[in-house]
Amino acid sequence: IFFKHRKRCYGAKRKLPPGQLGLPLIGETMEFYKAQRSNRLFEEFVEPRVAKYGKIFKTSLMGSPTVVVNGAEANRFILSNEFKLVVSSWPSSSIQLMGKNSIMEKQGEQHRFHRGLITSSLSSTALETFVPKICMAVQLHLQKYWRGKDSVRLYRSTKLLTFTIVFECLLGINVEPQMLDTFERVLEGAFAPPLNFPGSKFSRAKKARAEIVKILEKVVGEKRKEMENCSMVGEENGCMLLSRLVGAMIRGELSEEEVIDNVVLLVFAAHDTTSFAIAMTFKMLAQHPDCYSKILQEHDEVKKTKKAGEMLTLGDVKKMERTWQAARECMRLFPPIFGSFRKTVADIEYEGFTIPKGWKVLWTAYGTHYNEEYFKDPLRYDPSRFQEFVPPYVYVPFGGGPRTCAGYQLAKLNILIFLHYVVTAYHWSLLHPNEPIIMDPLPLPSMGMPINISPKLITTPN
Ligand code: HEM
Repeated sequence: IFFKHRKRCYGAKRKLPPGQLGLPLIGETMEFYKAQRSNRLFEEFVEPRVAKYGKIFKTSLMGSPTVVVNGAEANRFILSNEFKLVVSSWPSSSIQLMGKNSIMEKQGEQHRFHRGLITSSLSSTALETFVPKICMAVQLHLQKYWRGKDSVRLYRSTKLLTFTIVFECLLGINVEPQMLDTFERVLEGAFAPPLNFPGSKFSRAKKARAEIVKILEKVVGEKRKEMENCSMVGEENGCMLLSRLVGAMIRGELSEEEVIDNVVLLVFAAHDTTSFAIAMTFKMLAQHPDCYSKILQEHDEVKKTKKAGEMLTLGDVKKMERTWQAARECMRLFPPIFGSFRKTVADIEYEGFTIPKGWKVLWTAYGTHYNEEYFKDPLRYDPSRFQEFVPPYVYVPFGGGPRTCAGYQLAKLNILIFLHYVVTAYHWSLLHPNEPIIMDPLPLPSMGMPINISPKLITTPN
């Protein structure tokens, strides 16, 4: 194995990027995991290697020789060449648990088709209709889980809320009790070694996935019957995403497995990421009172224009520019997804180096977000930097190229609307201002971010 590995890595006459491949199979996986688990991937893994080898370096992770690239040009080169030079490459456990039939595993034409279905439910007309639905979901959530309480766990609370929003507002599926817990059990195994023995994280996650599939088979079956009985097939415009997916299934354009796997993938893609972004925005606002008071002013102005009980509109949300800058700055400093892996489908020549066919490539948001070249004083929280134009592929919490986040606009609405209702209705403060952020497997506040809350005296509730 050792000689085969050496031959694969050094055999041909080509200039590989500098760096260490480490031991066969293990490579530098331990160092990578250790840094990732303590949420110090940049400081402990990427940065020291960039200092030693430069912006492009090789390593070996989880049994695959890997090239880590940093910088806007590298992001553009890798992300925009999806399907031509690289394809997205997720760990085997993630694929088995999220489902091998979702958009995540589709290439070329098939990817375009799946993406078209998903984004048609997120068009600008669809967004108009989402706003009141999200407002309603947020208000119900606050009434049910915040009213009468002195403290809440903000991150836990937003997880449940974003989970409900993606199911009920985007897909049009009612959330049943326990569903969030079952989804959480699946996520726990998504980056664990794919070892399927009793008691392993992966086997627990597989069981949880089987439960979810069972629930979704029933939901899809019922939707199919309803659509066939009402001759709704082909008439899905204006409908929620589940109807579009099931419509495509009835026409034979998608299989039932593809419908279910896309639902599972969307729920995962949407809720942990958005809730982490919301939680970190609150944390930063607590630490930057000047910034918070400007944001409060923005929301009070929006609120003043509304009658009691009147919902926000897309136009109102568009006025929340400062709040969006504050949230973007949080996602620069604390990207909910630090980056992702690609796999080369051909030998690639880049910056005088060869990245051989079959190697992995890892792009990270840190590679630009924490770089002085793109963001002055990069570790300082300064939302005003987003008043200036940011060139493409510099700010990449939502990725880039053909696989740019399909739910970016929904995430934006979710973050801004939730902030609006909380800051206009509650005084709040962090209970543990120095609460550590851990990775499990995505970043999260270790205690669920408890906050003290007290209702504001409301004269004109909206
Ligand atoms: C703050 C919240 C979010 C962040 C930071 C985020 C981040 C990302 C990133 C970085 C990618 C690209 C991954 C890659 O290149 O391999 C991505 C893809 C994706 N995201 Fe999001 N996301 C968020 C919210 C959402 C929401 C709310 C949805 C669903 C409605 C969603 C659906 C998707 C989908 C379907 C893809 C795959 C796109 C494709 O393969 O073409 N995301 N997201």
